[in-house]
Amino acid sequence: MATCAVYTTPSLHSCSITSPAKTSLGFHQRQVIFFTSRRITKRGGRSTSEVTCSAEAKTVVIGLAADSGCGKSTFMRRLTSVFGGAAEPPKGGNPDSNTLISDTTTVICLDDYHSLDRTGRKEKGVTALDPRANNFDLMYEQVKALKDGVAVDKPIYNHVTGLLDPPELIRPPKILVIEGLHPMFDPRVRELLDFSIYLDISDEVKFAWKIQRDMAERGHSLESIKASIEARKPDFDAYIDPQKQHADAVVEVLPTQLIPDDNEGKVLRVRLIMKEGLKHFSPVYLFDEGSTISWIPCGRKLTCSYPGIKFAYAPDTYYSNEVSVLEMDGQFDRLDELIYVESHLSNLSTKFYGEVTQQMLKHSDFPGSNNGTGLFQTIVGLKIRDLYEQIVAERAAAVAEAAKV
Ligand SMILES: Nc1ncnc2c1ncn2[C@@H]1O[C@H](COP(=O)(O)OP(=O)(O)OP(=O)(O)O)[C@@H](O)[C@H]1O
Ligand SMILES: O=C(CO)[C@H](O)[C@H](O)COP(=O)(O)O
Repeated sequence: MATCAVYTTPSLHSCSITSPAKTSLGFHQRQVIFFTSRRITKRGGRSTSEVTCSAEAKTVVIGLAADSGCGKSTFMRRLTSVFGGAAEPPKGGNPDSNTLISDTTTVICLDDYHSLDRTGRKEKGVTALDPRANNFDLMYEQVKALKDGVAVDKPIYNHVTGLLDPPELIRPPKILVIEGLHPMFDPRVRELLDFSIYLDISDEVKFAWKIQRDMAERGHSLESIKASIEARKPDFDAYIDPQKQHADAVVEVLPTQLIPDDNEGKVLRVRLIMKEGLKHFSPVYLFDEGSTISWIPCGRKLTCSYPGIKFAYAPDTYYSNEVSVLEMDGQFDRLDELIYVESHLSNLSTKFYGEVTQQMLKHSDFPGSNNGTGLFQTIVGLKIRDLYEQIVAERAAAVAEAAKV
């Protein structure tokens, strides 16, 4: 905590700080920061506030990209659980809001930036994946404002009616997650992200999940599911898939290699691709950092039924970036035994021994809890908590330094 002079702007839902430090051009550096208490004084006809400011306030922004039905909501539930507290839609707001708010996080769905509603897209013959159906200028302005601590009136795309509803007020949270089809598409928005994730679900697996959800839970026919996937494919390949080259972490979900010619799609091979050299993120590793490892943990400590479990870890390159890849093929029989695997992984950013296993057991009913999708989503959630804490600590140090000056 530090004391700073602040000039408030009544029209904004925040205050802007004028730090005593000057840039090389002689301008005062300005940064928007929240305050926890304030004392108003008059100086030269101008109101000046002495505030105690919290460096925690500036919003950390996370991007999560994936096609529809690829596990974004499940991932978000795992992430918000890492921070504690349940995520709920804005109280008293539109019942069809896509936003989820918890104490620490606000998750906004980028479908809310569709510029064309369902009828508009049909008339123009474009899909929701086409950039022409989305307002990237507004997305950029609003994500930037939230990052700077300024509340916004965000539109709502109503998935029930297919219409654009009146906007909802979004206040700047500690962590803002923007999830949807295009968080890394527009370079201006991409630049605002403190960390980005891409869920890369192979066509075979995507199809199996879609059938499971849209046929079993939503009453769609097999033909209509196939037709919808086919219709989206060209735009998916053109506008969504290329975003993975920009992601800091990619969770790749593929059919198993443990069952020859498997076409059931139940057993999965999942790869966590982690960028090297990032400031606030150090990749997880198995046994020995930088080595190439293949590990079959089935034996005395881990119960495995057919086809077993295989882990792999190796350095690699991904779209010309240096990465580390952790891979799990197969599924757990007993989730409590995951502690054995957890104890062989390093750089997990857990706060206590067994935290990964605890998180996985807590949400054992979520899809993917018995395989690498759940495990790697949980690990990425813990890494994001760590990244957030590092950024907050850094800002606190900077505020303390500025106060000394
Ligand atoms: N890890 C997983 N393992 C198995 N099935 C999964 C997994 N993740 C998601 N699914 C399946 O996919 C469906 C969609 O998951 P989820 O709602 O998390 O995706 P989404 O990307 O948020 O979808 P949408 O954008 O359409 O709302 C789930 O109901 C489930 O059937
Ligand atoms: O790809 C999607 C992202 O979730 C949806 O298809 C898009 O948002 C359009 O929604 P709807 O089909 O409800 O009109």
